[in-house]
Amino acid sequence: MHPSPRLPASKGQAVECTEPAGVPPLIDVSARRLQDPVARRELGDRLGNAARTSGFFRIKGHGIALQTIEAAYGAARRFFARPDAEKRRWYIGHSPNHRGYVPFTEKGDYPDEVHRSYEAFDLGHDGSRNDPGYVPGRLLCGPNVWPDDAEFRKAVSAYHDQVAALGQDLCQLLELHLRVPAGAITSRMRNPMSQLRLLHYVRAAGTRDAKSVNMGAHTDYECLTLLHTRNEGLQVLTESGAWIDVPVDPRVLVVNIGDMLEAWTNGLFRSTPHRVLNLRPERFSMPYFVSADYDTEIAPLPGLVDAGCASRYPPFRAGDHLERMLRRDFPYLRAQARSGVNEGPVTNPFEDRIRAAAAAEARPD
Ligand SMILES: O=C(O)CCC(=O)C(=O)O
Ligand SMILES: [Fe+2]
Repeated sequence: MHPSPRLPASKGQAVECTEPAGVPPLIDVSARRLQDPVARRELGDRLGNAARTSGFFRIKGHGIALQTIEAAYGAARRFFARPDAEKRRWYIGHSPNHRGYVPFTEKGDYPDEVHRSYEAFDLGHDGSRNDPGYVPGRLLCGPNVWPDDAEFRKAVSAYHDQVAALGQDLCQLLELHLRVPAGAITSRMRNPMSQLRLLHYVRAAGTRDAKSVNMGAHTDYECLTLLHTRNEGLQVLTESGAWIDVPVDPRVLVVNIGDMLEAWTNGLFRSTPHRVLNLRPERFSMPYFVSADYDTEIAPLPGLVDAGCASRYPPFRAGDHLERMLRRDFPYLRAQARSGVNEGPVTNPFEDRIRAAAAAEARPD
């Protein structure tokens, strides 16, 4: 951990429940709606301290109505229940900007996905080709793809818009904690590549081990992820290298730090590995990934490198990191890339912790 004198200590801050070690702390964020700057900074410090240790926390009092969340799940359930051939009318590979249906067969390159079996629907800010910042051919900017179900669009947009606003607010609170100027991070989120995923996991037929991995261990590539899940199965890798179950509560959103924010904070915040097990036959979740703008040069913020901490991360462009990682995750993008340069297997430098934990697990005692 950094010896950073200008930041509040990361120990001894209130977490509002006592749970087994390693379980991401539960933090009430209702004060985010207050104007009082002291209350907002205190809340920012609570979130920031969790971001610095676990890299994961859970929030309650976030203000998104359960009804809005349930309506989005209802839309997802209806869509995923349609026949495969119908769903493929909105196949993500048909979209120029990576929006739409991700079938079970769109399998990423993960060594631990023993029984991988999930489908998804990916969307984001429903941009127009006339938006400032829209560049044809760039992934994740531009309009969404919508199924022929008006209720789907209504329910999913309503949830998207609220979780996107909440994500911005949490990033502002983290700016307060970091003691960086307001907007140091959030002013670089004007045309973001942020995405909402509707996820539907189905335990593959013939899966004998219900603790096998469905979604493989990974970090998230963006700044912050706000996840709602209805079902158990999510696990996080603790600082000591143990996999811990994240409890499920419908009133709670699970939040984690992603690669961009780890680098931006010079490693002060932790992009924490996580994975999903096949604990139940069927599982739904909805992660929202808060990203920086495509052209953002992510380099450690000046305030976080001058306090006795050298810069630990070479600068990178947000869009390059995200597009590179999506090529690992999506065969249709790999196929497109093959017609150009072949870059070989894609690894993520932020996932070294996963490789270290796997190596420790494999070592005889
Ligand atoms: O489904 C979940 O609980 C987690 C999903 C996830 O980690 C992801 O999509 O990046
Ligand atoms: Fe994730």
